Amino acid sequence: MELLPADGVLSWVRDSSGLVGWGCAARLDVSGRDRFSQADAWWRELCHQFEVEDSVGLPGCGPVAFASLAFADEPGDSVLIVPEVIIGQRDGVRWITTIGDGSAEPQQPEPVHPPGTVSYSDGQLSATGYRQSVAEAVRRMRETGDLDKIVLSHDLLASTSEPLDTRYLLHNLAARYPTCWTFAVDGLVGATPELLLERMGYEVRSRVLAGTVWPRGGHTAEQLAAELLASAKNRSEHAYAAESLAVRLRPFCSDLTVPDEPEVIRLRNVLHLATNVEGKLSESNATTGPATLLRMVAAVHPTAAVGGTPTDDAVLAIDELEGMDRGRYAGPVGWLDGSGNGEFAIALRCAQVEATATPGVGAGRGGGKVRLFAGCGIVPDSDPDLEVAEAEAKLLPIREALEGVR
Ligand SMILES: C=C(O[C@H]1C=CC=C(C(=O)O)[C@@H]1O)C(=O)O
Repeated sequence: MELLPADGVLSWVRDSSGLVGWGCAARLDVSGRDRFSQADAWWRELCHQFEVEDSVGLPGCGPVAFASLAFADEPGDSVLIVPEVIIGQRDGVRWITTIGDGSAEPQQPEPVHPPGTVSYSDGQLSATGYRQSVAEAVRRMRETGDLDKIVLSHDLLASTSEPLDTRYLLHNLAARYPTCWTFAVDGLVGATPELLLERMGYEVRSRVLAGTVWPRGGHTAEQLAAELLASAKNRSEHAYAAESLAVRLRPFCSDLTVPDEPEVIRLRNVLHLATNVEGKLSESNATTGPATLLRMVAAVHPTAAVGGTPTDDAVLAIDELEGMDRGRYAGPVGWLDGSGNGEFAIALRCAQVEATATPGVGAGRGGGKVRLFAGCGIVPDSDPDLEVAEAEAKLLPIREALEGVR
């Protein structure tokens, strides 16, 4: 960690595999409905310009773009960053990639700084406002039946007494959530358990999550898992999400396996229903065009794990009922290489760093500011109080990472 720069670190790490990078060899800022196709065209064009020397030959070797795309068409900014230096590890092999003339400065070790005292305040949508939005969504769903599911979220602001060091968050998240994907792209930092889409050659994979319980005193993890599997409300929330992914991924595939029954994954803060989807891409595809990873990500985003069912109505209702800008929370986040491989997660359990330090406060540099997000799938029989509690449980990973809870 000390060898990574305190500012501008890029990360995609799970267990002992992943990529970290720094510096900026190229960057694309893009927004709007066409953000995926613009990003796809930009990356493919850029890849034609690179002359690559790669003696390792694993996915993630050679030039890589880290990407984080906005949840909504409007507003929201998306970004792709090609670092100057990338350190990778996969299947026990480690490598380093440098882009440019190879003269990127080696980093001087810099100690990782804790952020001091953390204080919280309401974001654009307070917990009370969130409860009201959920209650309103439930009322509409019961009265009109227009929506089957909607995912509503809210935010929370955290201020730190000392400057914010992204590496501190990354270290704590990766230590406590090793099975999640710990990411950082342009100030969006988190540890998400949900894999939107991975492409390795002709193989694709996704892990759809929806349906949640969280630890309660006196209940073992086995009891909670059994409760989750037996809950009709959670099963319906999950089925919408799994179906939304499968329906939109299937046209790209010659073969797609979607298990009939979800399984349960256990994290420290929550348990989720999960469906692991696997597919093989068609070699040529007249319906979809070339199955580039970004094209497929555009097709499947937003799944009903973060949008709802039907998708377009749910996205409109999210805008109205949340009344806040999600930014890149709940959008696709991940990386792509020049051979078409890559991994995208859904940016959950994350925070947007709004300032690493406030200039001119006291004698020093003052503290930082981050905006945390969490949301829940709402169906007609959702209970607003329980959804508020569920969102609180989903905020824990970032809160505890900030606070340095061991
Ligand atoms: C929208 C979030 O979680 C999604 C992913 C897993 C389970 C979910 C749920 O049970 O509501 C959500 O669909 C979030 O963490 O902010």
